[in-house]
Amino acid sequence: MTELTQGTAWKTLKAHTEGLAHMRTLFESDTQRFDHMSTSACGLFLDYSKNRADKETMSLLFSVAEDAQLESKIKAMFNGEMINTTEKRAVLHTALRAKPEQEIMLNGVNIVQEVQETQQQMELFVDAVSSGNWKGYTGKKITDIVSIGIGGSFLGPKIVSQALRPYWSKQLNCHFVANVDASSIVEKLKPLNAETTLFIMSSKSFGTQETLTNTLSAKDWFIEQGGSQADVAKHFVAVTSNVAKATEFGIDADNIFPMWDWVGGRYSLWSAIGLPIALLIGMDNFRALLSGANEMDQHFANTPLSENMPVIMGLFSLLYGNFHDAQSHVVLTYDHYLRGLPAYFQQLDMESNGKSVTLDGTEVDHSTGPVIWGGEGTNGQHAYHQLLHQGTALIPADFIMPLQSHNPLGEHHVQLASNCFGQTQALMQGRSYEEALKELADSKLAADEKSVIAKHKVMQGNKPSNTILMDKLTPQTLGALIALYEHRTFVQGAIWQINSFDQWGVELGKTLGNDVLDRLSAENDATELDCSSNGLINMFRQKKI
Ligand SMILES: O=P(O)(O)OC[C@H]1O[C@H](O)[C@H](O)[C@@H](O)[C@@H]1O
Repeated sequence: MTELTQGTAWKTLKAHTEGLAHMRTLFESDTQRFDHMSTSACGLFLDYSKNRADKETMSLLFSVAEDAQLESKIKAMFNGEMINTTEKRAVLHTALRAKPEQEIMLNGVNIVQEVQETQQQMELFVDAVSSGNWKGYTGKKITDIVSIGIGGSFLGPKIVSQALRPYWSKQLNCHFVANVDASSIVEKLKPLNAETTLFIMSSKSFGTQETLTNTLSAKDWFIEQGGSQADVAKHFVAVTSNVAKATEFGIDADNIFPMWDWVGGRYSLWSAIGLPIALLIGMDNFRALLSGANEMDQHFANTPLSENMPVIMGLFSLLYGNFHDAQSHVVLTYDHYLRGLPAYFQQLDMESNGKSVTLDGTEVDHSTGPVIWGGEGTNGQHAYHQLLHQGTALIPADFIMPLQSHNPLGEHHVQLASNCFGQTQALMQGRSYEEALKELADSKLAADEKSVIAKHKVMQGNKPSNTILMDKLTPQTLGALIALYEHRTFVQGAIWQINSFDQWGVELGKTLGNDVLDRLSAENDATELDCSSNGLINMFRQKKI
């Protein structure tokens, strides 16, 4: 048994949740519930009234957080304590968006100064490329960026660039390559001209197989297209914490942007890993993104738990996972530009909180991170929302929508909003048997048929959702939104006492992948592994071209 599940607040919360009324009743008994259960911070508005909670639930949730010493854990992260205990690292992605005048000391060095220096290096580079002063090997301006990286060195830059499409400069286009499947890079390179293409190789470790292989293929393509070895320096830059390895690989030392081991891959878009974003939206907008995240950091670090947005959201996720057996959480973005955000939050949360032992190695006796998934509204309403409304699993939802569209066109935005709000309402209130029967009153069906159809139309309701609104999707509000989810992930990990900042499961995949790679190219058939793995390897060996 872990201490957490033995605590008084935890036990009381368990008993309390079992007796809580349906949300419909909670709304009927408190007509001001929306005012009581909503909050604003950093340009974001959170309506959390459509959750299975009353005042008592909230107070018990906050007690669970207090029992777990959440506030001191938040301080420990911001102060650079070594909270990633298994890798013996501080966790300081918050330093990447600190104000220049802030001072954060790590091992005797003010890391904010190093961050600022790298931002200046990024700025010079962004200016050179976007002004056309950075020339390709035939003297032409750069028109296309190909960003090569995977995991945190891919998804953040890609999703943020996609989200901030309205802010892109006209001069540049950007393409992302992650998968080692050759079809990805081959298709991306097909329409490009080597003379005007710049490659950014992003790898914190500079040791990730996919990224190294894709970069080598990009370099071969560049040479095949007419570039020379000497021209590589004009077309390849790298972002990495392993400068020595990058130089050894052939990247010009002047073209290497540093990052640090105190930034986890999935938290790295704020570093030079965000270079593709900065190139597309310009350095001022990139700094606005950082500033939005910094605002959320200040809110998270300095606001009492009961008004703290990431804390509230983290506690609800914990409530459903640990007390209502919810095994997944859906993120529904009612904004086309934010369509990639569910995948980004999926990486952030599942890689962070997909853990089953506490910091001291004790096996947890409760569920940890849920499956995070989702997509853009209204598309999902015509597909998987059916399961949200009438399936047997409880799936808490986050609805995210800007109040103003970047493309105000006719009735589109008002229709989008009506669908978003309508869904949260339907999930909350559901439809009773009596209501369904009443709806069928005028139909020509026989009474017994009406009764059967009514049963199919019943929706239990009481399905929880948060709604996050912002005036408009801007670099600033997007920065705050992503930082909100980063801290929401932290809150849960801190309460569960797990390490949200390592990823040993992913590491194992890499090691075994390399072992299989050796066997695929060995002289003899594989015989030493389990019969399934041997069989698959040998089938591939026979068919490969
Ligand atoms: O940036 P790299 O060192 O190439 O790592 C890329 C990715 O590798 C692994 O899959 C890690 O689990 C990710 O967190 C990381 O972002």
